[in-house]
Parts: sequence; structure tokens; C-alpha cells
Amino acid sequence: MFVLRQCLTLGTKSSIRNFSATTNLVNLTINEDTGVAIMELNKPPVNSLNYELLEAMHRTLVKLENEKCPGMILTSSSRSTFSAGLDLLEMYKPTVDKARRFWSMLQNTWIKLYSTPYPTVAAINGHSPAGGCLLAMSCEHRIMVPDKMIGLNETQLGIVAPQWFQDCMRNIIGERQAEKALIAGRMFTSEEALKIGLVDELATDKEDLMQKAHDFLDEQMGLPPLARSVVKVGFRKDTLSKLINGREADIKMFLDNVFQPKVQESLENYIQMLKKK
Ligand SMILES: CCCCC/C=C\CCCC/C=C/C(=O)SCCNC(=O)CCNC(=O)[C@H](O)C(C)(C)COP(=O)(O)OP(=O)(O)OC[C@H]1O[C@@H](n2cnc3c(N)ncnc32)[C@H](O)[C@@H]1OP(=O)(O)O
Repeated sequence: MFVLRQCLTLGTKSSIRNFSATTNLVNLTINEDTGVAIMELNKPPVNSLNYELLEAMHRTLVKLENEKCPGMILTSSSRSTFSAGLDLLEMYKPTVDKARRFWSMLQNTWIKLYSTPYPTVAAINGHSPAGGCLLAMSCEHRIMVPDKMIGLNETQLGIVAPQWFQDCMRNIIGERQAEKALIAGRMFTSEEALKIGLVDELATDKEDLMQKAHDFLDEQMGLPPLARSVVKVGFRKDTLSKLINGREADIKMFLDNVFQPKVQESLENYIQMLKKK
């Protein structure tokens, strides 16, 4: 039985089920029998990742880890989009402080999500460009509904996916496919993504998607958790350490790029284009 409870303060596993009480940017549902968490991104219309959404995700991930969550499904409340990636408005004419705070929270959230000891599965129920693809790639398993698009499209926007975005892709689809996809900023249909291994399974609809996500977690939760998590983090440690040891340099890269007049011009045009659609 799934129980969703609104709450105002953080508390024990049995009493707290929604951590974004003031904004509801993240809906958290926990199965009281199995402990499985469903983290649903809920920033309409397209779950663009602004500071507040990233912070709500980070807070939820910390809480789940502290409460020894046995498994988590990441999904979206939107019918069209899993996540539209980084919020373009966070990068358009920001102050230095705002840009730094934003990028630092993106790093925090990714580090937490990529390194969870418990199994994670992305139930990708919509489009998943750029930062949305990063979130999906940070989970251990990806299941996607048909006829949507996923990929790191940064090159097509005239920007460069940061090294850790690229590493995540390389770890999943291998050097050659990642190089081709990243150079082109290629977006894949669900079916193409399955073919190259960017997603692991396709689902027929949302119900099937969630069933398959639970099936994956059931299988993982049958394994000895400590051994499971040691192997997982072992596989991910090089990618994680690169960012953890280079956080300041990565922030500097972002700040150096985001304030370039050409980047601001591209951003403005892209935002206008999306609004006119
Ligand atoms: C980009 C420059 C960065 C410079 C910094 C330099 C380097 C650092 C590297 C940064 C790495 C960047 C990673 C990213 O994630 S960048 C974001 C990339 N995202 C996209 O390209 C996706 C853009 N969105 C879409 O393609 C579509 O919206 C969709 C996700 C396919 C959904 O389509 P649909 O359901 O038809 O919705 P709409 O297009 O009508 O959009 C609804 C409203 O949402 C606004 N929107 C969409 N995406 C974003 C976004 N990423 N950020 C903020 N707002 C977004 C859109 O404008 C509509 O607004 P409106 O209702 O006011 O018209």
C-alpha cells in the first residue's frame, strides 16, 4: 500500500513522506511494507532543474540515505517530460553568486544521486535532454516509455557537456558510442536509446514502467546490501573522485563559460525559441 503524507518537518521513516512541504517540488512516496521510495519530480511544466528543485532533490536524497532506504525510483509528474535539464533561466544573466550557488547545488545533488548505496532506477516517462539525461544516467537502471527523446544535446546548443556528464555517458554506452553521441549532441528516440544501451528496457505505458521499476528493485533488494553497494561505489569511484577533487575547477569552468557574451546570446535565442514554440 502506498501512502503519501504531507509534512512540515523532517522526522522518522514512518511519519515523513513529503520533504518539500513549502514548494512540493519533489513528491516522495514510500511503500510502508517494502520501504521502496518513489521520488517524483514535480516542477511543472517540464521539471527544469533550478536551484530550488535541485536543493529539494538533494535534501530528499540525504534523508533517504539516513533512513537506510532499500531502493528508490526516480520519475516525473509531467506527462511529456522526465526533466528538461538545467533551468536555462538560472544561467541567463545571473549574478556570479547566483551562478556559483546553482552549480554547486547541481554538483551536490549529482554526487548524492550517483553514489547512493541503495539501488536506484529511473522510470523515464518523458523527454530527457541534457541535465535530464544526466539524472537518468546517474541511476543504476533506466526504463523508458516509447516515442520520447533522451540524450546529451549540449553541443547542439553551442555549449559543452561538463566532463562528469560525459563520463556518465561513457560509463554506460562505452567510449565509441559516447564520443559520437557527445560530438553531435545527439538526442535518441527511446527505441534508439535501447539499442545502444543508454536505457535498459522500454515500457508500454506508465503502469508498465512502474511495474518494471519495482521488478528491478525487488531483484536488487534480494542481494546482500553491503556487498552490492561496495561493488557499485567501486565502479563509480573514479568518476565521482574526479568531480569531488575538482569541484572548484568545475565551478570555475562553468562561471568562465556562462558569462561569455556568445553563450548569453545563445541562451537568449534558445529561451525565445522555446517560448515561441
Ligand atoms: C545553455 C547555456 C549554458 C551555458 C553554460 C555553459 C556551460 C555549462 C554546461 C551546461 C550544461 C547544460 C545542461 C543543460 O541541461 S542545458 C538545458 C538543455 N535543455 C534542453 O535543451 C531542453 C529544452 N526544452 C525542450 O526541448 C522542450 O521544452 C521539452 C523538454 C522537449 C518539452 O517540450 P514541451 O512539452 O513541448 O514543452 P515546451 O517546449 O512548450 O516548454 C514548456 C515551457 O517550459 C520552458 N522550458 C523548457 N525547457 C526549459 C529549460 N531547460 N529551462 C527553462 N525553461 C524551459 C519553455 O520555455 C516553456 O515555457 P513557457 O511555458 O513560458 O513558454
